[in-house]
Amino acid sequence: MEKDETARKIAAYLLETGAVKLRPEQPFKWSSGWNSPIYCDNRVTLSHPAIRTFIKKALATAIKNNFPKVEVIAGVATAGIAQGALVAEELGLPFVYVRPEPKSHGMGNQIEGHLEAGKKVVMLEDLISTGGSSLKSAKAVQAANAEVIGMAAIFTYGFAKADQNFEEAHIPLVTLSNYNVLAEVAQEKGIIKPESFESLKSWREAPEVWGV
Ligand SMILES: O=P(O)(O)OC[C@H]1O[C@H](OP(=O)(O)OP(=O)(O)O)[C@H](O)[C@@H]1O
Ligand SMILES: O=C(O)c1cc(=O)[nH]c(=O)[nH]1
Repeated sequence: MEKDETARKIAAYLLETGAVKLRPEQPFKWSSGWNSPIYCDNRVTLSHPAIRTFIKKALATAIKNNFPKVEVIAGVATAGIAQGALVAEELGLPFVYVRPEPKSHGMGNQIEGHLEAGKKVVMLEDLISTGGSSLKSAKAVQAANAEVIGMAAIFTYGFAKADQNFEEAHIPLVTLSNYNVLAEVAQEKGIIKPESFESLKSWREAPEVWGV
């Protein structure tokens, strides 16, 4: 399947399953602290077997094509754990997952599972807003002396800030779908009301300060 076709298909799935929510009147708080009129909950796709399989296979193909030397898949906790495990299974590769912080009891691990030093790792994230969470996890993998050769995610908002963060970290990012495609598909299907489009437009122009 062509890349554009995959991006449109995933956008349609996210809209059909209700994974995408618009709430301009009561903004969502994102993990970065930004306010947003939109929330995309990729976790919902895990509850739909056919969609889950489609996404798993698309991620596996994107990783094989872009990072053919991959030796380990690392899921970014928590939303990247299930998806990462599915993809690792599809590719027949070892899997670990990375917590935002080391655990405060038990083994005190930040990286769960066995990660050998020197291994080539592809990080698996569900969604990129600023890239802060995924790049923080990537740093933990690098601190464990493994090599992060790339990041794969289902969806990105495509913010310049995220592009800059990935560039500075020297970690290539590959995503299956994105905000622009989602907005296009939603418009075609008549899913987004004109008044919501107005909120989305003003938010896209300055997401850091929108709703503050
Ligand atoms: O690119 P960023 O600005 O870091 O935002 C994206 C992150 O936010 C969400 O995770 P959340 O913090 O909600 O935690 P969860 O995965 O545990 O649900 C999402 O799953 C990404 O990890
Ligand atoms: O930035 C976030 O926290 C975030 C945004 C979004 O649309 N979906 C999500 O799961 N997290």
